[in-house]
Amino acid sequence: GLGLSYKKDENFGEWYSEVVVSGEMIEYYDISGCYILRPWAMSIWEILQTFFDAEIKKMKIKNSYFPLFVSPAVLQKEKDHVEGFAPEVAWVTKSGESDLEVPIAIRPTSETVMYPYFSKWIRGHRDLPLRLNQWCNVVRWEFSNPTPFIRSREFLWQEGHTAFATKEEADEEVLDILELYRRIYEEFLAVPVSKGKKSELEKFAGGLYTTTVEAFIPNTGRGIQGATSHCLGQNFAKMFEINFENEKGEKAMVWQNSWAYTTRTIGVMIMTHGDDKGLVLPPKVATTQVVVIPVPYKDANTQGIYDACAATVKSLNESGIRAEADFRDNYSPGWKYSHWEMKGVPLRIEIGPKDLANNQVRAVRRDNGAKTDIPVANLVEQVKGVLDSIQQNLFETAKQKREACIQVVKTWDEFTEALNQKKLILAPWCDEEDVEKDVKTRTKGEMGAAKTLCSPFDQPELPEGTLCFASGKPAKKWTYWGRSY
Ligand SMILES: O=C(C[C@H]1NCCC[C@H]1O)Cn1cnc2c(c1=O)CCCC2
Ligand SMILES: [Mg+2]
Repeated sequence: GLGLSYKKDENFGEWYSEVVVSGEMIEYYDISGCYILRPWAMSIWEILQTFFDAEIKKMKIKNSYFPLFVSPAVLQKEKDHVEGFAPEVAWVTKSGESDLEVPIAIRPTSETVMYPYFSKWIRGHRDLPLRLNQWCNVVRWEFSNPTPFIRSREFLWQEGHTAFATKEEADEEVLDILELYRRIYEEFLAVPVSKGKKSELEKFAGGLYTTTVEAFIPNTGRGIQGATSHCLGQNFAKMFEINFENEKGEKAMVWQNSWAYTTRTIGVMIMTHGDDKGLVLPPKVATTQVVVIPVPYKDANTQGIYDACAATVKSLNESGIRAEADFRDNYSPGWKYSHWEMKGVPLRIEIGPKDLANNQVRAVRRDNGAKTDIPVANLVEQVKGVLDSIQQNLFETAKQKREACIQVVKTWDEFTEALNQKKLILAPWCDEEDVEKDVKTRTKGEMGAAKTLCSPFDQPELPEGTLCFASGKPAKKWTYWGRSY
């Protein structure tokens, strides 16, 4: 079909909206902020889910499923976190023609759904740790510009909710889960992220502290929260009376965590790797890693070419590579090349009369267009090698692009300059909330204000006497700042 009508570097927003549809990942829906996830997207979600589900099962975390509906009394129990978000909560008020006695909320997250039962189930220290996860959808009636995968009114996620006898156990799990989120981004989606801690202002208000993996979109110069792992402390235990009798027979409150990643992961991957020919899928998450295309020439042994394509797919599939052939005879090879490039298939294999005669195939990489002839004899191991190098190349390229955007600043003027140049800013900060609020106020505008993205665990050296870029007070830590999604 036709190529994209927008260029990534010229009209990023329009390019993105078009590429998710042209790549057959998304179909727009008649309710604003809601999108259809087509198989080309769903299969990526399933690949990530398979990895993450297996990993949490190794950690003895069990899947469960709690109701979609939340009673208002329970939802309002956690005051400060719901108050801030109240406009985002969607409510069921009718069934058929009749009004419900009491409106029922649709879960925007499940702390208040689950924790009354945590309170019921946790009695003694032998009931701990209690570690549950659920794979589900949540609804948040957002009003800021809806964007497929990135910000939608309904999205898929996993939400983990765990309870421990000690803070040490909770602290450890927070970081174990955060490492899984880093692996999802860096090892599967080939997207570089920074692990760090959210500021008091940006953290989950209901919790004790929030850790995050932060990504960055060079085209828009915006940071984006990739996934979060919160330590809730004993805040929810106090509210929901989640106590246990410890080994000394004393009544104690549990220490809790909650953590999530969402279908936003797919959008970040698309924004990072996509180009003007369409999607570019990292092999690890590509639904189809290799597409095999017959290139018949007049009547030169067409059947032989088709058989070679089928044999190629067969031997690739048998070695665990996700391959498929495109035998449709109502499309030309050229049309098929553009079609599968639009869908982002990492490697294309062409087989024409010459390839057949030389007992080889022509492999074309989606990431850099490189063409190589591969003898059929060592097809599998060479294809595996090329797929690995595509995965690595996508990650390295994204890492270099991201690093080129990082700007270290020491003064306010350098900060505002870097902001206007769409940089990911690394600045020394006094860690005072009023200063953070002041930066937000001073940078307000139609592009959105600058905010802290995270304070990276991996802190550069902070020389004695370094001053905060915004307040001039003694700096306490290096922090990433920028505009965000
Ligand atoms: O959802 C969380 C915290 C936590 N929820 C569970 C998974 C991890 C983490 O996201 C924060 N949060 C965000 N958004 C909303 C709420 C909310 O609590 C509640 C009201 C509606 C909007
Ligand atoms: Mg929100």
